[in-house]
Amino acid sequence: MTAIALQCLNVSVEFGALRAIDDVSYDFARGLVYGLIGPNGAGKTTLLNVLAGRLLKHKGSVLCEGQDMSSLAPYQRATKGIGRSFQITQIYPALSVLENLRIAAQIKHSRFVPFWISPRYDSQLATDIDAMLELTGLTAYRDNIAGTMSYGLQRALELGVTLLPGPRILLLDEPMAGIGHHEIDGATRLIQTASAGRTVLLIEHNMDVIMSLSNRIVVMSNGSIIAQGTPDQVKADPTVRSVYLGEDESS
Ligand SMILES: Nc1ncnc2c1ncn2[C@@H]1O[C@H](COP(=O)(O)OP(=O)(O)OP(=O)(O)O)[C@@H](O)[C@H]1O
Repeated sequence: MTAIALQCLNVSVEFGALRAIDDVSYDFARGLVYGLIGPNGAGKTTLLNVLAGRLLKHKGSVLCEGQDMSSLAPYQRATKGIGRSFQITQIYPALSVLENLRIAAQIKHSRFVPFWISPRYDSQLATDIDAMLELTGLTAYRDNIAGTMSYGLQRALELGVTLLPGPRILLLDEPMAGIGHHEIDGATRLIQTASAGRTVLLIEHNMDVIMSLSNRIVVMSNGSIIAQGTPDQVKADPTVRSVYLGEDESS
């Protein structure tokens, strides 16, 4: 197995006259957490969309564990081990926590055994769901209707839904967006737990959170990667300070 989990090779994206991604090449090593930062409009979500297969009209290539997957749709990339969560929560709000997780668990297993046939399958499903309820801290909320819960719990559920198919690579787009201050520590711990043994690309505007969770920081501006390194290296980089972190220095 290659040590590189995900690779962008000369990726460019244009929206009309706007070049949202400008010839980006980058290797994401297996098992590391990458924090993607940069000013609004830098191209972070667009890059995640390219990697997840939601934006197929791009130049250059995307490789997953050495295989070119540039033309694969999101569901095909999911079968290659790529999981994606969104800025805006993508759960079924009218269904219970359990029902949301059950749907995700069925996606994991349905390729192998029709779910209405095998009792063993059903018990495997239940085991997976129970483990995910435990991991996400949602056991006590299993019968709650998802859309009635706090935003922090909904984000935890969304992460559970993303994790249930067993992705080796996680693309997380602002997993803290909209959650209350009191829920940030819990959400940070959950992402840390979910990241173990996985390659993670994380977009997050909370600098303390992203610096504490990431092994590497990749800084984007105007569609390009302008710096990368460990959190300490990036914090000390003068270009980054003037382009991005400088905005926070006064605060
Ligand atoms: N579907 C689209 N059509 C046209 N322009 C788009 C589209 N998606 C993104 N853009 C533009 O591409 C640029 C990069 O957007 P992107 O959302 O990737 O930035 P970002 O770094 O994720 O920003 P933010 O931190 O605000 O989410 C922006 O100028 C944005 O307006």
